[in-house]
Amino acid sequence: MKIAIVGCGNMGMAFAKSFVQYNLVSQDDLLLIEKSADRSEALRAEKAGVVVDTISHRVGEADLIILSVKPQDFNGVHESLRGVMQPRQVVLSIMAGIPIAQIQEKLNHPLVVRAMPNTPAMLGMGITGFTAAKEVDLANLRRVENLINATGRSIFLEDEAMLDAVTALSGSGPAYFYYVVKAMIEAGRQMGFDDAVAALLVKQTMLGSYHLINTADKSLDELIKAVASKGGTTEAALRQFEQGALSDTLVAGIKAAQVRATELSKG
Ligand SMILES: NC(=O)C1=CN([C@@H]2O[C@H](COP(=O)(O)OP(=O)(O)OC[C@H]3O[C@@H](n4cnc5c(N)ncnc54)[C@H](OP(=O)(O)O)[C@@H]3O)[C@@H](O)[C@H]2O)C=CC1
Ligand SMILES: O=C(O)[C@@H]1CCC=N1
Repeated sequence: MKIAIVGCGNMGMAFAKSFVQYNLVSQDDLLLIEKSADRSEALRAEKAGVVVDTISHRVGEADLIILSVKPQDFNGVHESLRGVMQPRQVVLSIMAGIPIAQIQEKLNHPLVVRAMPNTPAMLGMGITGFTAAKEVDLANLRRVENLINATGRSIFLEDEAMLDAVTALSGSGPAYFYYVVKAMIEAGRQMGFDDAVAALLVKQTMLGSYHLINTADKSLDELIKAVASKGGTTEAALRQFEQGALSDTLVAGIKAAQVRATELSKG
């Protein structure tokens, strides 16, 4: 299989490295098209594939073309792609917000799969929601799914509209997690710990708590209750969170991300 990746920033590079790591493609068969000189240099140092800076006829040799430029940059690539694409090629877009129909129209090409991964893909621990145009047959869909699974787990969604919700929940999700971790470390700092000690306390707490979600056979409310002793410290914190409507704010923020994903389709 030959693969071309258009835009090798955070996500394009994560995909490239995962494919090579799992021997799903050889480095010679992986064409990495990256505009940024710094990024290109990093990609060459990683020996992740053949690095070039512009879209050329070589893209036409790929079986799969992955679109991993920012949604706003799609307008800058679709015309060059149109000129070199072959009818048999499958396109996998991971661009937030841009619907399959729009990609099909701009590329004049029916075979489009749309996916939304997240950055833990860099460790093979991502989660990707994906869906496909009806023109993509099962064999091609399976091939794409196998590649996505090199970056972690995946879930196929019949309804493309739900991809904007995936974007808001798990696509952007790592940033919400880091935001909470960062606030907890800041609290530790304000209470007198140095950064390293505060980070150790918080990171190990998050790691252990995550594993309890999966192993403790308790609901999230039960897990909270098991920590929050009556009249104790946790209750004092949770009361403050409720007063600040923290839970509602998080839900509202995630919904704002979904709205933004929909806006991105409008350019
Ligand atoms: N980051 C994330 O957590 C996730 C991102 N996504 C989606 O993945 C896509 C990429 O995101 P991300 O990797 O973070 O973005 P990055 O900005 O890190 O990577 C995109 C890269 O594409 C390059 N580029 C822009 N135009 C061209 C072009 N014409 N030819 C070749 N390269 C080009 C950019 O260069 P330059 O910087 O010079 O413009 C940049 O290096 C986005 O559409 C995003 O919605 C999906 C899931 C998660
Ligand atoms: O913030 C963004 O637009 C992209 C999509 C999901 C994560 N990062």
